[in-house]
Amino acid sequence: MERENAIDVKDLHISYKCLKSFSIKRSLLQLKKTDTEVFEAVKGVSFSVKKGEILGIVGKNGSGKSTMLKAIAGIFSPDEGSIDLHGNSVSLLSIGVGFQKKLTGRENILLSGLLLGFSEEQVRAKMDEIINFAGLGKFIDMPVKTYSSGMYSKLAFSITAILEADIMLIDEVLSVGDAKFKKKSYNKMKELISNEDRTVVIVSHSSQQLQELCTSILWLHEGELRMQGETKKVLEAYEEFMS
Ligand SMILES: Nc1ncnc2c1ncn2[C@@H]1O[C@H](COP(=O)(O)OP(=O)(O)OP(=O)(O)O)[C@@H](O)[C@H]1O
Repeated sequence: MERENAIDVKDLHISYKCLKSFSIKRSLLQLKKTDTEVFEAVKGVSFSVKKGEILGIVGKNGSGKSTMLKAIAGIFSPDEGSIDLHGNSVSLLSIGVGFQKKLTGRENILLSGLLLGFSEEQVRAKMDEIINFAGLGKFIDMPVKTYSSGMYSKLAFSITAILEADIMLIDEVLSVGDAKFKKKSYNKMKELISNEDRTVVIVSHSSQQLQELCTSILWLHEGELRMQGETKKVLEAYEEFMS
């Protein structure tokens, strides 16, 4: 039986509005609305992901991968087009998104869980498991601003991995952390992925990891969809293009 779609993206356009670069003096004296320019980072991308699929997204730096992931997570709203998650819960696992720096790790677990759509009771029930997996020791009760980037991503990974949303979006996070945590998180990822009802989208620059984990690959090039299809085929075409 054909599996249903978990994600439908249709004709997605996302732009950033940036200030034109002027001298600081001129910017302060003459800042007008006309001094902004629009940069289109995602230009009319359409694709679907079936429930249980593990989709990898590749593309050179600045091709719009993270922007698209943030739109699927609901952090950005599209300028044009639509994203339909068919009622599935979604979590974005990415370095540097979402934590309140002044709050402790423990407080951020609760906050992130609520933002992901879980109830306070559900998050509290999983709190010890998340703290254990993150393995941050006494730092769990320190403000997140005192964390190293590796500690930060350990906490981020643990929250999304243990709370288990229907759709997991993973942005490069597997490449950080110390060797021990990297191995642990990779194994946890494999375990999560093996649940055939969970849909996963992974952005990574590691073809080896994508080859091992993904059922299909989407290649973004300068904001446009260049190719989508079978993992080996798309990765080979992408690697050839990049070499
Ligand atoms: N906050 C922002 N303001 C303006 N432009 C931005 C902003 N964030 C990203 N961009 C631009 O949008 C484009 C796409 O960026 P994005 O981070 O989505 O690319 P990426 O494919 O994830 O890149 P990388 O592989 O380097 O992480 C880039 O040209 C980038 O300069």
